Amino acid sequence: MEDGLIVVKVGGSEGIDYAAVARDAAALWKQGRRLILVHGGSAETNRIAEALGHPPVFLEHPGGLTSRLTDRKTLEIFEMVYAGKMNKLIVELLQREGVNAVGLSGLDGRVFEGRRKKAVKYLENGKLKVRRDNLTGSVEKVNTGLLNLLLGAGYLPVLTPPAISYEGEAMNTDGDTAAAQVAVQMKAEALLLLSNVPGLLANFPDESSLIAEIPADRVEDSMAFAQGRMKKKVLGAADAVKGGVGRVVFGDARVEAPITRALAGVGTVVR
Ligand SMILES: Nc1ncnc2c1ncn2[C@@H]1O[C@H](COP(=O)(O)OP(=O)(O)OP(=O)(O)O)[C@@H](O)[C@H]1O
Repeated sequence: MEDGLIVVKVGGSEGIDYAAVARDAAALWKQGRRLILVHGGSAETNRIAEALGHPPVFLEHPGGLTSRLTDRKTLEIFEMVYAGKMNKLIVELLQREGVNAVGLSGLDGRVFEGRRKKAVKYLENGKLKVRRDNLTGSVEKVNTGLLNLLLGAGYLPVLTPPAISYEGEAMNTDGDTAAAQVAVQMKAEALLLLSNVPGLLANFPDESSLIAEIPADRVEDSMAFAQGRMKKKVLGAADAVKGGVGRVVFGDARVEAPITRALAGVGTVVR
C-alpha cells in the first residue's frame, strides 16, 4: 500500500533548523513518502520590518487571539520574507538534497484562497475598535488540482502565505490554519506542526510539562494551555481532526530528523 500524504508545517519562529527539516524531508521523499511543506516566517518578518522602518504592530482580538496588522506596506514586506527569502531558502535546501521542490505562495495558482475580513475587531486600551484597511483573511479553498499535478509529476510543493481573496487581493493568512486546510482538502494521513517548542506545554515555557496526547474531542479544552500564537495551532489541529485528518502532531523543529520524530509520535499527538 502506498504511504499516505503528510503535510508538514514548519514554523518561522527563532531556532528552527531548516537544514535538518530539508534533510529529513528528502530522506522520506526518496523512500516514497508523499509530502507537502508549508512554512512560516514571523521572526524574520519582524526583523526585516524593523530594519525597513515599518515595525510590526499586533492587534489583540476579543477572545485572546492576536494578529499582525497588515497594511499594504506590511503585506509587501511579508511577501518579501515569506514568499521570497524563506520560501527560496527551503526550496534551495531541498534542491541541494536532490529533491525537485517547487515553491509557491498562496497567490500562485490560487493555492490558498479565501475570504478577506472586511472589518477586523480589536481591543485598544480595553476598548473595542474596528479596522477596515487590514489585508487578512482565512483560507477556505485549496487548489488541490494544482498540488496533485505537482505531486503526480514528482515535485515537492513548498507552500507559504500570503493567500488570495475571492476578489483577487493578496492577503496575510495564518500558516497553521492554512496547513490544516491543505491537510483536510488533500485528505492527508497526518499534519505535523513543527515549531521551536517540543509540543504543547501545559505550563509554558516549562518544557518538562509536555502534553503527550490530546484526544480529538478534547482539542478545544487545550486552548486553556495555549498562549498567544500557540492558540492558532490548536485551532488548526481541531479543524484538521474534525476534517478527517488521522492525526496532528505538534513537534520540535530545532532537532535532527524532526519529521521522522513527529511521525513516530514525539511531541503532542492529537487524534
Ligand atoms: N502552551 C504552549 N506550549 C508551547 N508553546 C507555546 C504555548 N503557548 C504559547 N507558545 C508559543 O508558541 C510559539 C510557537 O508559535 P509561533 O506561531 O510563534 O511559531 P511558528 O509556527 O514557528 O511561527 P510562524 O507563525 O512564523 O509560522 C512558541 O515559540 C511559544 O512561544
